[in-house]
Amino acid sequence: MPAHKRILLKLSGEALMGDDAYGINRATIVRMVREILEVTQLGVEVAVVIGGGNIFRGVAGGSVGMDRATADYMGMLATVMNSLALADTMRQEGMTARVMSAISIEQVVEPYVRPKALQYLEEGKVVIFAAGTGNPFFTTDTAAALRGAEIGAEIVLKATKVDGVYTADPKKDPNATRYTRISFDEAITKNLQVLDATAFALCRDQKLPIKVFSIFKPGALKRVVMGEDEGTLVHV
Ligand SMILES: Nc1ncnc2c1ncn2[C@@H]1O[C@H](COP(=O)(O)OP(=O)(O)OP(=O)(O)O)[C@@H](O)[C@H]1O
Ligand SMILES: O=c1ccn([C@@H]2O[C@H](COP(=O)(O)O)[C@@H](O)[C@H]2O)c(=O)[nH]1
Repeated sequence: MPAHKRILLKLSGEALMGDDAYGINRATIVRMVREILEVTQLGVEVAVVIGGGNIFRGVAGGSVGMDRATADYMGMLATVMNSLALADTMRQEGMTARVMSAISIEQVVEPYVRPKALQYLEEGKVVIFAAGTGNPFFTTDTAAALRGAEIGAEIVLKATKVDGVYTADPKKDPNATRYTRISFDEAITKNLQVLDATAFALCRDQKLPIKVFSIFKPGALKRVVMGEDEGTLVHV
């Protein structure tokens, strides 16, 4: 029996590159979709937020002198591209997915309308929330927390490049150790950067737990959904 009936899965945009330098690696996106398919076959309702780091991040544009809000809108559009690619790969793998955008681009994808999203989930469709929160100066982690709370997800699953929350960034500090569990208060106080602080605070306020785990580890998503020991649980 799965441990959760409805989940909000945050997929790393950057991980979509696979071994490529940029963009969407075909084998990687297919692998991710097949892992999601396995979970839907367990009867779990799945909503997805995908990042845009494989294409564009606002902070990168800002660092070379772009107007930050403009750069952030470019980042949000990058997440729309990833969402479309994800939905199309799902279609090829026999799944039904709907992309809903937080910014209005109705010729491309339908707008985010909460009751409609809930209806799709109840119908067993995968809902992909594109364009983050629709606002600059935020990230897709915060979008995942926001949409997760809105749709009544039982947990936010952050599938990322590391296998959990560490005492420090494990990519920079080889002595960092992984937590099995950590409270929101401790994660925020210690300024652990695996998620942005806004996302941590929103989930804490909404009592919405987060599980951080590796997007690269085969079977990890299913293990998390089955409530097995995997990654790090961030709890109230
Ligand atoms: N204390 C920490 N524990 C674990 N990871 C950390 C920590 N501090 C920083 N990180 C870094 O945070 C990164 C994950 O966050 P980030 O949101 O940047 O990536 P992402 O999931 O790939 O997102 P995106 O979808 O934006 O590409 C990890 O790759 C890791 O290097
Ligand atoms: O609510 C949001 C979400 C995202 N952005 C911009 O998009 C990029 C890509 O998202 P990541 O979470 O970094 O993958 C982000 O860097 C922002 O520039 C946004 O403005 N608002």
